[in-house]
Amino acid sequence: MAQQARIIDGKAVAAELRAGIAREVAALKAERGLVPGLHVVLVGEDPASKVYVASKEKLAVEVGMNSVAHRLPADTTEAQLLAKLAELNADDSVDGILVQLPLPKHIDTGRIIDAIDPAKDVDGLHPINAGLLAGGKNGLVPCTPLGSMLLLKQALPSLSGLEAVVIGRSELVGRPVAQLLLQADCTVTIAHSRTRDLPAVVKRADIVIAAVGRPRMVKGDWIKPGATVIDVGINRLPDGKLTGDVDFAEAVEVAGAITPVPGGVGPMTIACLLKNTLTAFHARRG
Ligand SMILES: Nc1nc(=O)c2c([nH]1)NC[C@@H]1CN(c3ccc(C(=O)N[C@@H](CCC(=O)O)C(=O)O)cc3)C=[N+]21
Repeated sequence: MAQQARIIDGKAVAAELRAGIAREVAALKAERGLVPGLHVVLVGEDPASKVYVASKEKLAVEVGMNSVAHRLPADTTEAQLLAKLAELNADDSVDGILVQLPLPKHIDTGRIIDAIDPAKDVDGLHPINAGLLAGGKNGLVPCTPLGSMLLLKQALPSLSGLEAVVIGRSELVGRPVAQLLLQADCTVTIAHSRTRDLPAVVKRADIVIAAVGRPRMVKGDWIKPGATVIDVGINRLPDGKLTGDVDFAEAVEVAGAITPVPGGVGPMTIACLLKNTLTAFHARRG
């Protein structure tokens, strides 16, 4: 039997990334008396969202940023949320704005994202940032795709010419990660729910990015031996355990390197949010 895959330690890579950010934040404070500000807006009481926002807040404080969570009631109107964003857009001390998704159904998510100043859009979801990314000229890049690429580079020194298959075409992950892979000179395929013979498509890939949100959908025998597998899925099973979109137990026997869930892409997403806040700080305030 072939050797087991190398397990890419997202938790460790994320901790290292945050340590570098903390050093930069400390230097900014010492040299210029300035503190980057990250503002997270949470509407309503979704329990998972509350946990994520608390975690973002804690890690932003840990790197020395000014971290503010705006917790708004579930019946907040679209107009009230737009007013909050206008206030944050106008405040020079606010470097990053993130509106936690999903929003309650009575609020039009697209209209809210459009209202965030693209220069403060640390989620990288504003159409201006998505458009820049599609043109190969990066503004602020979505956190999960950015974190996935950093993990990929841990496993592979050069991506040039490799076959990459992205499973999933979401605005949040699939599309932007495909753009980043293209920028890295991969040959990129975006597969989705209508793709014919998905296992055969995945089997071609030197790099598999699984971002579908279906627990353990990608089987071990879909993976080309030695391939690098980045599992973006974070699915909560009925027993409360987290699992990815890849059947890890099977895939680890075939892949060359693989990210676990938890401890893979998830921690990188938050670290990249902090990285984007620093990027936004420098782009706006020099
Ligand atoms: N505007 C917006 N931007 C987001 O980036 C965003 C969002 N809304 N809404 C929800 C999703 C989800 N998300 C996660 C981030 C980190 C972990 C993470 O660190 N997970 C840990 C496990 C945490 C646990 O045990 O529950 C891990 O994978 O190791 C998970 C999920 C960001 N999201």
